Order: sequence, then C-alpha cells, then structure tokens
Amino acid sequence: MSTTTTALGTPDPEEQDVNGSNVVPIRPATTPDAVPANTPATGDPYIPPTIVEGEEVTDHGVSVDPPAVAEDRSLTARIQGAVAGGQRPIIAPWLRSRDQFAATAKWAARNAAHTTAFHAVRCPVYAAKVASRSPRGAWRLTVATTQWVRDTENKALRERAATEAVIRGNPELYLRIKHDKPTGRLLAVAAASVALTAGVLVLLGYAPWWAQWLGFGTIVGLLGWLGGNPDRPVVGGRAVVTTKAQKLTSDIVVRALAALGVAEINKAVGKGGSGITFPAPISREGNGWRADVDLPYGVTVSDILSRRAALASGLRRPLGCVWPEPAHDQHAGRMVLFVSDVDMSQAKPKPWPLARTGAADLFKAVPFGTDQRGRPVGVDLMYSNMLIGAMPGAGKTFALRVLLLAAALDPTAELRLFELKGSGDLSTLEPVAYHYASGPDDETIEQTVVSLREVYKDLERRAKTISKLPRAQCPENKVTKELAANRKLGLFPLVVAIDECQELFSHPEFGKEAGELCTAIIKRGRALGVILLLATQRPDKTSLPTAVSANVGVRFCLRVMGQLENDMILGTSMYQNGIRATTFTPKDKGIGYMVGAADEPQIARSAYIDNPTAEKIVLRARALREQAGTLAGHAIGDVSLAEDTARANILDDIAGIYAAGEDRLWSEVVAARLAQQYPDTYQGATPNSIAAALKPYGITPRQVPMRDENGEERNRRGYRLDDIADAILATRRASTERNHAES
Ligand SMILES: Nc1ncnc2c1ncn2[C@@H]1O[C@H](COP(=O)(O)OP(=O)(O)OP(=O)(O)O)[C@@H](O)[C@H]1O
Repeated sequence: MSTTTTALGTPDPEEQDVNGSNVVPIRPATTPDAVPANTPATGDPYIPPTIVEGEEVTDHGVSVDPPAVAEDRSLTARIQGAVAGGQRPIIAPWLRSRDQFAATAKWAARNAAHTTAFHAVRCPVYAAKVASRSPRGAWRLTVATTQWVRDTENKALRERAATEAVIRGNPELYLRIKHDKPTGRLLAVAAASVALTAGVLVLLGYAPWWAQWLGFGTIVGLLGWLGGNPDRPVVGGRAVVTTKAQKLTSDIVVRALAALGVAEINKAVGKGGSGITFPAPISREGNGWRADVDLPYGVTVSDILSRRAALASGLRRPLGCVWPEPAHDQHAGRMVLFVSDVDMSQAKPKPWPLARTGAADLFKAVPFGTDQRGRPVGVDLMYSNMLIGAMPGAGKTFALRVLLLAAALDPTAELRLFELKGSGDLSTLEPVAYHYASGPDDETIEQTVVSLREVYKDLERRAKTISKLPRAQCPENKVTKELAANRKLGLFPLVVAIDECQELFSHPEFGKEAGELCTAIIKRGRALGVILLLATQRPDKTSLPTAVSANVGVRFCLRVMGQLENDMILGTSMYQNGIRATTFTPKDKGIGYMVGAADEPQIARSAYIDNPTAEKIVLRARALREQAGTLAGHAIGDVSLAEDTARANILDDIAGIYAAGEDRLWSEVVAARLAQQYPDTYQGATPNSIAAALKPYGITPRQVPMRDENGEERNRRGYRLDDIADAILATRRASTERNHAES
C-alpha cells in the first residue's frame, strides 16, 4: 500500500508551509531503490514527505524494516494487500451521495461567488491602477514604435556590413546597405495613426456615449497593460484566505496532533520518529475537509476523541467544526478527521425527510437527523428502546418529538405519551395518541403507571399470541412486519414515551413500581413490538434505575455537565473512550452522541421541527390513521386511563355509590365503596388512582367537610355528587355531539 508520510523535524510549526497541501501525490516506487535516500537534515525544521510502497519509513525517508512487500510481490500478494489495506473508492464519496454532491457544489459556487464579489468591489481600484499605468504604457508604445520604424535593432549589423563592404572594396554593396532604410515601416505606422485618428473622430462624432466610453476604456486598458509591472500585478489580493474555510493540509493536521501532548505522537513526529501517515489524500467532502490519518503505533482514535478541544485549538478551528472519528472497518489507529467549514450548531438544519410527505415504517430505521458531515442519521426503533438524556434546554424533547412524529406516521403504531413536566411539549401529538397525559402532579404520574401496568399485562398476551403461532409464521419468536399488520393478533408496534421520566422514577409512591415495570418492558417488550422511549434531565441512580439504563439499546446524550451523567446515559466507560457529551456547548442545541443506532457511536443533530410543522405532520398522521382505522383511545376522545374498559364508566360507578341523602364523600370512602361494589374493576383502588381516573373528566378532589365515625366534623379531600353529575352530563353531551359530527 502506498502511504504519504509527514514528519516534523522540530516542534516549530511556524516554519512550515501550512497553506499548500502537503499530501504528496502517491507515486509508485517499484523497488526500495526507487526511494530517494534523503540524508538527515540537521537543523532543517521540516523533513519533506516521502512516499514508499509497502514499507516503513524513518524520518530520513529510508526504509529500516525488511522490505516485506519485496519478499512476495506476486499479483495475488498485491491483491491481498490491497484488500486488507482497503481500496480507495473509484468514485469519490461526495460524488456518490446526492446530499454531499450538493454540499460540495454549493461550496464551490459560494467560493466562486465570493471571489467574484471580492474582485467586483475592488474594480474601481483596479481601474485606477490601470489608468495610472497607461501614460507609462503610452511612452513604452511610442519608444517601441520609433525603434521599430528606425529598425534600431539591426542598425549595428547594417553598419558592420557597410564597413566590411568598404574594406572589401565593394562600393555598390556599401551604397545598397546605406540606402536600404525600412521606409515601409514608417508608412505602415503613418497609415495606422491616420486610421486610429479617424476612428477616434468617428467615435467622438457619431458613436453613442457607451461606445465612446468602451473605446476610451479599451485604449486606456491596453496602454495600462503595456505600462504594467509583472512584479506588481493589478489584481494582487487573494479572495479566499479566511481562516473560516481554511484548506486542511497534512501539515496542519500533523501540527495539531503534535500539540495534543500524546507521548507516542510526539515521538513519532520528533526526530527519528516514524511520522504520521495519510493513507489517502486530504479531500473535500460535503461541507468540509476529510483527512484519513494513520496515528502512530499505540495511539488509538479514542486518545484523540478525548482531546477534541485541544485538537480544535491546534487546527485553529471552532470546536463545533472538528470531528475526529474511528474508521469503522479499519484498525484502531485509523482516524477519519472531518473539519467542517461551519460550526455544526450554526449549520442550516436540513429538512426532516417526512416533514412534508410520506409515511413511516417502524420496522425500518426512521429519519432522526444528520451527522456532522450532513449525512442522514436514522434510528431503528423496532426491537429496541431509547434513552435520551441531557441537561435542561439541550434539546431532549425536540429529539424525542422527532421520533414520536415518525412513530405517528406509522399508522399501525399505538402511542402512549406522558410528559411529566407539564409544559405540554408533546401536546401536538395528542390527536394521534392512544394515551396522553401531561403534568408534574401525582395524578399524571399515576396515569403513567396505570398505562405501564396495562402495557406490562399486554406483554403476557403478546407472548402467548406469538407462542401459539405456527413456526413458519413466526420463525424467530418475535413480532414481524406481517404479524404487526394483522390487527386481529394485536401485535402492532406499541410506543410508550415518557418525557422527564426522572419525575416518575423518583416518585415516592410510584417510583419503585414504575422502575420495575419499565425494566420488564425494556427486557421483554423488545421482541414483542413494545418500544419504550425515555427522556430525562437528571440521569442519576435515584432518577433512573440502573436496570433501566443498563438495558436500553439506543442512547442519545446531548450536552451534560459531567462524566457520571455521560456514562449513565451512554453506558459505562464511554467517557473514558472519548465519547464525551461534556464537550458540547450551550449553543449545541439538538446535538449529541448517539450510541447503539449504528456499530460505532455517532454524532447526531436531531431534525429541527417547530410546533407549526409538527402540527401539520400530526394532521397527516391522523389522516393516515383514519384511513387505516387505527385511531383510538385519547385521539378519539376516550380520555380515560382505565385499567379495563369498565373504568371508562367510572363516573356512573361513582354516582352509584352515594347512598340516599348523601351529597359528598371523602376520597378514601369512594375508593373503599368502589372496591367493595365492583371488586373486579376497582380492587386495590386508592384515593390517588380515583383522582387520576377522574382528572380527564375535569374533576379534582376538593376539601369536603363531613362527620367522621366519631361524629366529629372534619375536612378531607373528596367529591361532591353535584360535580360527578355535571361531569356525566358534559360527557354525554360531548358524545352526542361527536356522534352527530361523525354521522
Ligand atoms: N435540533 C435542533 N436544532 C436547533 N435547535 C434545537 C434543536 N433541538 C432543540 N433546539 C432548541 O433548543 C430548545 C430547547 O429544546 P428542548 O425543549 O427540546 O430542550 P429540553 O432538553 O427538553 O429542555 P427541558 O429539559 O427544559 O425540557 C428549543 O426551544 C429549540 O429552540
């Protein structure tokens, strides 16, 4: 394999040429002899790159290891070598991807536009410079014409010939030479002068003003050109020298790596070191530069990842532009360094592919966002679960909403959405949600637990359904697209999303149960078509059970403050391996590390979908569901989070437990009487569960004065019969209106 090697002789980077690319074109060296033997350059700060084929090189460019390739240079060995080393793509990657092609073309067009504008603005200066040189041009023209007319070039020759004619005694020749004057030239110049004067007069007398100016400009321009100085060109300044999109060169990369303070790199770039090699030329890719780097022996890409900020400093680029990553199919020391022109947080977000049209299929990866190179990032939600974590305001809810919008656009999927902050961040999805609750209160948390219990119970039913299916229909004992499509089987994708889940897991009453339910759902639900999406801003042990964080498949970590939170979300040792969401800054909204969606951790920026766009997407999703006949639950006005269908009639049930003459009851009495009267439905009911079930009807418990068993009047939370009756009437009215509207 051919390699390009660059080594620094001394640590003084200023002495290197950092503007020109130092990726030397790969040239073949058929035998080791073909390698030029550079002598050690003492005091020379930079040892020029040396190219060797299949050999190790020292900083002197001389092979020291046995020529491994020379031992077996058969075609097979070369092919094997090429396969192992990886072949450079025939067509550059940016030409194969539409997006990257567009980005590169855009960059080129922007560059051209910038250069044009740069020079256009300076046109008056250029014109003045040319005009100021025109007198000198006129003088030069006059001198040159006179010399040509007088044939001064040949004057000396003619005089010598005349002298020789006299010496030889040839008067005829002498006279011919003496009278042989280039009179034709004088006539030609006279004719040209007359024509020029006539042209100028015609121009001044008859031509429109613009032609006069054009003629004048042309004459001045030509004279200015003739009066020019090659050492001082008119167009002097370079249009594109800004550091903003500075060209990435091997020198710059090596200089930055050498400044990281990694001992092995220092050794490699120091005198006698093996240098840092570039297996492919640095190239333009999408909206930035890509450098493939072979780090020195013993240095891994993780070592560089953990020093991203220092690397950015060495490259003199903003942190959000510098993205080192491992080359997935290569050794641990092969790094792909992408240096984008624009900070990732400042780059114009790409539109979400499903924003305007299309449906989603949860059995395929759904579009989530883009990576640092602008390539699409998708997430496979089926057979997986996801944890999103970050500090407040980093973009968790937006990221969660992108996935939920995708799930909404799969009409077979059932959505159970709980947003425990109470800000209504997921309210745009209400029209397609089977269960929806929003709030920071106990009732919302209880509704979440009630829904999770239901999902947990459903796991058993799903498992039984799958186990009864013939092997041929379900060979891997898990839900498939075909099985999910058969509505009768009830194996449709079930998506449960809990935003700000720390409120749930740290709840004194329901936290423990919620943790157990979520752990079970994560472990067993995967194969059964149940997808749990959790988002939290407090990833610690009390707020996120370890069993939950340990079993989640896909993790997305936006900006966090410390190693603990980083590893709690992304997994143990991620921080140590250089996957550090702590390096994100407050302006890196929506940008995070994604682990588990692909083989290697990725940088991803979630698609930016604002509320009005989300509302339009939800309208489309609802229409898809109406067509498929899958609109159910909260989406069609069933606002109850009952554990079974009977509790949909909780208002009627409660109305039935008031004895004659009673107009109010305390909550615990209501719970006890319901459990007694309808044990199948209300077994284990508590004042909180009753409150949660009544909340969707707009009823909340309030202080009601009553006498206790000792006859003493007390104030406790409870319900007045009037409120229950009003709610029953309102529900019936709403139901009648809906029926009318539907018919
Ligand atoms: N992908 C994105 N691109 C650009 N801006 C984004 C992106 N995602 C989020 N933001 C911005 O970040 C802000 C905060 O996002 P979001 O509400 O999702 O944060 P959060 O982490 O859920 O905050 P909290 O924990 O307080 O709820 C949004 O108002 C939005 O303007």
